[in-house]
Amino acid sequence: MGTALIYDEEMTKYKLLWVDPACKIEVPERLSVSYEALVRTGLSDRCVAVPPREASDAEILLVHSEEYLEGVKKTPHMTLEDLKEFTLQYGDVYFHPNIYHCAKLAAGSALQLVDSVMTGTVRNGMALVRPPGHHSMRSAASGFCVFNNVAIAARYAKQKHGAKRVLIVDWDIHHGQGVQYCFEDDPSVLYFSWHRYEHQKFWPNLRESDYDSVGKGSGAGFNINVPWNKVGMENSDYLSAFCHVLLPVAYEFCPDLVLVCAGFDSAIGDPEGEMCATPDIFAHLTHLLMNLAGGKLCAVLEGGYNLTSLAQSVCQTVQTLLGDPLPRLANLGSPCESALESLQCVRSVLRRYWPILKHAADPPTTDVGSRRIKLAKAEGEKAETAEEERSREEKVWPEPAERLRPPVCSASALPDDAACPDGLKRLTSSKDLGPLLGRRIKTEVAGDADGVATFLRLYTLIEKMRTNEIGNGVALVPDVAAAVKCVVQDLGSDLVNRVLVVCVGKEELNYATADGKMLVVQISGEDKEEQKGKYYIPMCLKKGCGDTVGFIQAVLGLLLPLGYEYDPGLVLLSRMPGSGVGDCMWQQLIGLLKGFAKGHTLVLMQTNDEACMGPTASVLLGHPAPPLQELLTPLPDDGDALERMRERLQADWKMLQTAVSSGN
Ligand SMILES: NCCCNCCCCCC(=O)CS
Ligand SMILES: [Zn+2]
Repeated sequence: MGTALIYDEEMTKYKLLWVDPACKIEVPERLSVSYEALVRTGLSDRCVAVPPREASDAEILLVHSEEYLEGVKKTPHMTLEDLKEFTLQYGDVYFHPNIYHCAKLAAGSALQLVDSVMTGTVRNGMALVRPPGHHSMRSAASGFCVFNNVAIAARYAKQKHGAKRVLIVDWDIHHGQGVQYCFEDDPSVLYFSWHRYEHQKFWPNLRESDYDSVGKGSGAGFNINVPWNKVGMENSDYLSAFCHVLLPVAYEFCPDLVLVCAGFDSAIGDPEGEMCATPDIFAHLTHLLMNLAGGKLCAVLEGGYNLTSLAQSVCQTVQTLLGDPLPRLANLGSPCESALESLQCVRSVLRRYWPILKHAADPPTTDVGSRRIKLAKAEGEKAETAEEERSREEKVWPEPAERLRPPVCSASALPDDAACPDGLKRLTSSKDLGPLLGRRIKTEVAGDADGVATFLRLYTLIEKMRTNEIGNGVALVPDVAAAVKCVVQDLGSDLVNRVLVVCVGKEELNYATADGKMLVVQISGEDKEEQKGKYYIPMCLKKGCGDTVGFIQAVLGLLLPLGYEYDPGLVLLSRMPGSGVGDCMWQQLIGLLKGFAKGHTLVLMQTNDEACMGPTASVLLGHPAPPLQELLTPLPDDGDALERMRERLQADWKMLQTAVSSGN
């Protein structure tokens, strides 16, 4: 199934007709440069072009009031003076004779996207629209927004397609207060937003944009605000918010549909956000959402005002929706203290609503609330003078790396008598091995003939991943532990400079991994009280790997952050016999691990584990992992162990932090 792209140049046909410093950044070129970048990179040709349509009155009235709609309906016939007059009743927005038409197309585009995804015509998609929507409220335009495109889409998905639970992720740098107001008492729509806040000093300067607005009534717990109280947030801060706040809750919420308020003013270079996250971060943010809701994801453009980072970020997002390998995130920093304070605050208010967060730390002792500037004093950020604007240094960042699809997406190395799942390219040792191998066989490792054959197959797979001839692969071997040992001790480390080894199930993995060439993470039911140093991390689930909730907690809260910080060149995932991990959880694990090492994942399974070959191959080939249903069962107490583990490890691994360092 493909990726929909919705765009129409009609939505570029309105602009600011008078002087208003607050609105001058919202220009038609935002849309045209984004689309042109998709055309130039060949990405638009790989998408399914879906035409926009005008949202009907009834659809707009799913969110907005009749009087508001009636008012907006009059704007096409207004004189310039009337338009100015009409605009004055709202804040930081402008009207134009053609904006009503474009606003209907923007909302209608979001609905077309929802139809295409919910009917299964496409797997996912993106709508390039303007005017944006997430600030507009039931009876008011705001922040360049006229109709709330994504809020209308969420209501429409429930009403027309019977969606039970809709997740809205708003990665725009502004708080989508319009979305929050729309769903704050609605437990069927989970709204997550991060936003520049600076203790209420940043627009829209709302008290209710802070972390303690968690929703109301039956909606309590279903509204998540992550305020950024400083500018300059980086990739590590964004990933920490996903791993330690959004994803655990999203997996427990188990949505039928994911809508993204895809604003890119959260990218580096944007005059509004003033953040430092690079465009390739959106490849990962998109990827991390793509295993939810069976992959049903609709991204709708919101903000984004630096035409260079906007276009790059849009391309990164669409390329991930298309299933291309993800870029490695170079030198990820550690989350800053301010971000950690925000994460700690929001986790502490959410833990009472979401068991998966129940072991989250108490709020920081420093009373964050006291720093919220009383609204009377905060007249919003002062208007920037022209020279101040020029003096704000021009941000530069590297062009995002190419993300080439390897000629072979997925390969298999199997014993001759094992069946090869459709779509996998079968490697056989004989014809695929280079002369290089002759010198490399270390028979004492490979042992008997069977071992040698296994060795040869694995080496071939890894070699072809290294040269990007192959994306990922799966090998069935007679003895998984021996195979892991052989790869790790003899292949992985000198072929690839960092190998992330993930072992599911119990097994003695007795390698010295002190040199950092390898990071071994083992998830099992075995309690390994001693911890073998920074590069061997045993995660013990008291109820074993069959406990999906504990497993997903460990994956999201430990494995993902570790993986991002380690940034491996290869991921080796082994499924020990008798691990007990459920198929859905196993598929989710593969889906998530594909985000590392440009997708070079090598899965090792025991020959008699053939039954798991199908589900494994499906995810390796790019199909979304089926949603986890089991999360609705009550939680065991592994969360405690996980928190203790995190406490112990975060000195070495900064991405595991979820709170300000205790010293503060
Ligand atoms: N009263 C002075 C405020 C000036 N800044 C307002 C900017 C609104 C931005 C809205 C936006 O980017 C939508 S994504
Ligand atoms: Zn914005």
